[in-house]
Amino acid sequence: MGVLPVPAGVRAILLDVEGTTTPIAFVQETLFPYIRDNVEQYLRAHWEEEECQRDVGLLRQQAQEDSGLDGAVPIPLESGSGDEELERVIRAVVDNVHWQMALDRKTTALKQLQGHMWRAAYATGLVKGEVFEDVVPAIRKWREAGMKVYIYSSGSVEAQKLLFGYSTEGDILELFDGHFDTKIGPKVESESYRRIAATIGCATNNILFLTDVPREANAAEEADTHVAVVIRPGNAGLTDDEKSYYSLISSFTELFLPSST
Ligand SMILES: CSCCC(=O)C(=O)COP(=O)(O)O
Ligand SMILES: [Mg+2]
Repeated sequence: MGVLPVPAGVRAILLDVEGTTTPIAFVQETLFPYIRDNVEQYLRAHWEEEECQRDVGLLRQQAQEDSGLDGAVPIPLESGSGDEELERVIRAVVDNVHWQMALDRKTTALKQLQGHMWRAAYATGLVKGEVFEDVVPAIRKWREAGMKVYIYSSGSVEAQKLLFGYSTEGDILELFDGHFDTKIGPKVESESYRRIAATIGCATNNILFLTDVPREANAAEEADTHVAVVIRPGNAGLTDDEKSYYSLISSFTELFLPSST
């Protein structure tokens, strides 16, 4: 087991979810299939609700922005009433969601809808949020040492709170000082990390970001945030250059907090 000293000056640890706190397999083989299989039925059941209409509005806006992309699926406005018209629009939303998910897109529109859909899956006990076994004990130690701990995921804040609120370890939301999603900006843009630091009230170099994705690590580093890349079972492999460039950990227990930080 390796040891990675937390750099001096770090006051907050910012955690990615998929591939960092949580197995990619849980997201890809449980959470995402639930959306693919249930989106049509969900839209029919909730169509008249304000929240569902907001979600569809966001997806429609995103579809307009995506109109130049290969295979993009437009979402028409409902023109008039009648079952056939409703059917046409719902079909387009379903196809759009399936298209975005096939590309594993991280748009705020898709992520908002997913977060709302997972509510029922977690609340009924059909799904429990998976976290690697080292996650909870390590975060408890960091917090005891005075470290703040935040989540930054492409999954919506609501989806994050469901995952950790209904987790295999019970409700562990108390472990986090706050949550960020793509509303603060994409994880592959350095400006997002500057905004997070400003929101938390610290400098970017007071933050250590843990992620499985080198492009995200690169963006954070560009903003002068400390980073470590997390290697977990099922994560995408790293190139030799990435392996030698980044600090790597395979368990949160490998982070060592010198008393001077
Ligand atoms: C936390 S909700 C489920 C995960 C998800 O939808 C997702 O896109 C994960 O992205 P991450 O930024 O956590 O790798
Ligand atoms: Mg990730």
